[in-house]
Amino acid sequence: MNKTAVEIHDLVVAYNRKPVLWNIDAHLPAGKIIGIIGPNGAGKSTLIKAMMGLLKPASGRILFFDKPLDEVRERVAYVPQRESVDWQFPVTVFDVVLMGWYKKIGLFKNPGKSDREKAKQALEKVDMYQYRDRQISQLSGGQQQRVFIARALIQDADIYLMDEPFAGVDASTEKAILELMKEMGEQGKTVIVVHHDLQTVMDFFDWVMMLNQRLVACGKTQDVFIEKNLNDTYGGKLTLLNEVGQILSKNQMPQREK
Ligand SMILES: Nc1ncnc2c1ncn2[C@@H]1O[C@H](COP(=O)(O)OP(=O)(O)OP(=O)(O)O)[C@@H](O)[C@H]1O
Repeated sequence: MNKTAVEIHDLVVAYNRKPVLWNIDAHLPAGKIIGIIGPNGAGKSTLIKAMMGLLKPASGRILFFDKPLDEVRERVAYVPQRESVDWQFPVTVFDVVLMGWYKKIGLFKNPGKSDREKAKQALEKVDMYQYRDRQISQLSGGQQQRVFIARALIQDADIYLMDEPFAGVDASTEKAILELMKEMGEQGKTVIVVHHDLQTVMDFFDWVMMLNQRLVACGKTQDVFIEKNLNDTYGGKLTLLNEVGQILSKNQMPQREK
């Protein structure tokens, strides 16, 4: 199966008329775990927000399974950056997850027993069911991240957009999120993840989109995650140049077929 999950055509996104993303053209395949990487300010979050319809592009269009977002909204779920969420909002863990379900069934339907069961299962998947009655403000950063992932999981979407799910989480949460992502990929879901840690790119992602206001490269990780593209993406700003040598020598190791 080589279906395209997301097509981005000639996308330009601007804040106050100043473009931060220029002429982005990319095709993202279905059923893959896809990383979006690039330096601070590259426009990664802006791209995700434009994909989710939270920002209106200056020009261009984005299609999900050949259709605009409005026609396929329930097939697309979003996990925002943790810092962008008001964690002081007085709501329990269980209700945060259930809210993800209201998005799917409609806000004005009362959740029934089976809806609650779904919320329970989603929380169990991220190992957070025991915290169901806790206020979200009383969770650690990694726990908050898990709850937000459960909130997206309950939507049973086909495409998941995640903005830095690994930021500030401990090793066990990182492992849990990664396993979940791989499981989602195996189920044919497309998982698109804004990511910062270059060291883990090759282990985490089948496909990678390298961005610095313009698209530098987009393709299978073993094909595009190469020195030239890393230099073009991070330029002189790459304080990680030493790391790049190590990363690339790892990349020359035999890769499993993806
Ligand atoms: N609401 C906004 N108003 C004006 N400019 C913005 C706004 N949000 C982001 N920007 C600018 O747009 C550019 C891209 O920001 P964006 O947050 O998309 O980058 P990013 O690649 O996600 O960065 P980071 O890795 O630091 O999270 C930056 O120069 C940023 O300052």
